[in-house]
Amino acid sequence: MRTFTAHAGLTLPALGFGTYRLNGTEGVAAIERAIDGGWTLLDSAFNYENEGAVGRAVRNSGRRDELIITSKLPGRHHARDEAIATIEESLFRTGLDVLDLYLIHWPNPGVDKYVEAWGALIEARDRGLVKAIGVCNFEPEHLDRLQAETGELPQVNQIELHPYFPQAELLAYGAEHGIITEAWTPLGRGYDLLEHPVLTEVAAAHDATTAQVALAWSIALGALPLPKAASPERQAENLAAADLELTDDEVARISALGRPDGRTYDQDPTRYEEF
Ligand SMILES: NC(=O)C1=CN([C@@H]2O[C@H](COP(=O)(O)OP(=O)(O)OC[C@H]3O[C@@H](n4cnc5c(N)ncnc54)[C@H](OP(=O)(O)O)[C@@H]3O)[C@@H](O)[C@H]2O)C=CC1
Ligand SMILES: O=C(O)C(=O)[C@@H](O)[C@H](O)C(=O)CO
Repeated sequence: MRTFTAHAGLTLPALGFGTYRLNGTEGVAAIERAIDGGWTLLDSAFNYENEGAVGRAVRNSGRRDELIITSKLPGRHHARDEAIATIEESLFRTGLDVLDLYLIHWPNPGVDKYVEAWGALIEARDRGLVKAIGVCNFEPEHLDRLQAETGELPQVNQIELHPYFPQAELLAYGAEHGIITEAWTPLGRGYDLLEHPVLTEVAAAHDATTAQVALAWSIALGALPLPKAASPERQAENLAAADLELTDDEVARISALGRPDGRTYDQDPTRYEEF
């Protein structure tokens, strides 16, 4: 399987498993199925209220060492002391000794504490609470500030990215600076994207599904997709997208579906804030 490597050596598989809305006992079962099916990169967040479910599934799997567990710092805890306590709480909730990747969930530029939060993540990494650190939803201006004020760039930037919103500028920034771009909502949350005629045509040409085409397109662009799926059938279907190779022309036709207002919801991180 293709891998992505960041500037400080973090290496991730071609795609990862989204866990938003996989909660409770059913969530544990779905995440265990994903691990059994071969997913190794799991994406969670303090705000998903499922770090406990993720941790339970990881411990049940008996395969902790093969897995890369991600969580995220919420916007309400960007102040240094709160950020450190929140990361420690993520560890308590998962029941794990260390998290593999920890991200700032949203920059919340109106609050203007994301540089302080980044300093806390650096400290947590240096203390061994987490192995690697990154951000989500950061625009070039936010990343430039981290570099200027702390001298360190994230290894990962997790952003909304799918055929309706291809994020060419941020992908180029990531490639130039050795930041792995992860794609959230890579299936457009399962809405109309998966019925678009271009995806349907490309899928037919490869005897694949439109979900697989959307994921293979993301990987071809250099963005690591994080699809969420509850059933083992869809989990297996999505993982198999790692083996699907699209032609340059197919990639270009899918990228052409992008539009400035292509975000699934109104969540432009320069204005939208989440706590
Ligand atoms: N950092 C951030 O700010 C954000 C991060 N994320 C992360 O990204 C992950 C993925 O994003 P998410 O918003 O969940 O949306 P996705 O684009 O992954 O879509 C998930 C939806 O697609 C359906 N689906 C999954 N596989 C298939 C398939 N093969 N065919 C048809 N439908 C399918 C799922 O249904 P079902 O589950 O019923 O199978 C679900 O309804 C999240 O789980 C989270 O980890 C998401 C949003 C923001
Ligand atoms: O899923 C996430 O990581 C989020 O940040 C969510 O808030 C997501 O953006 C959403 O579903 C908002 O309605």
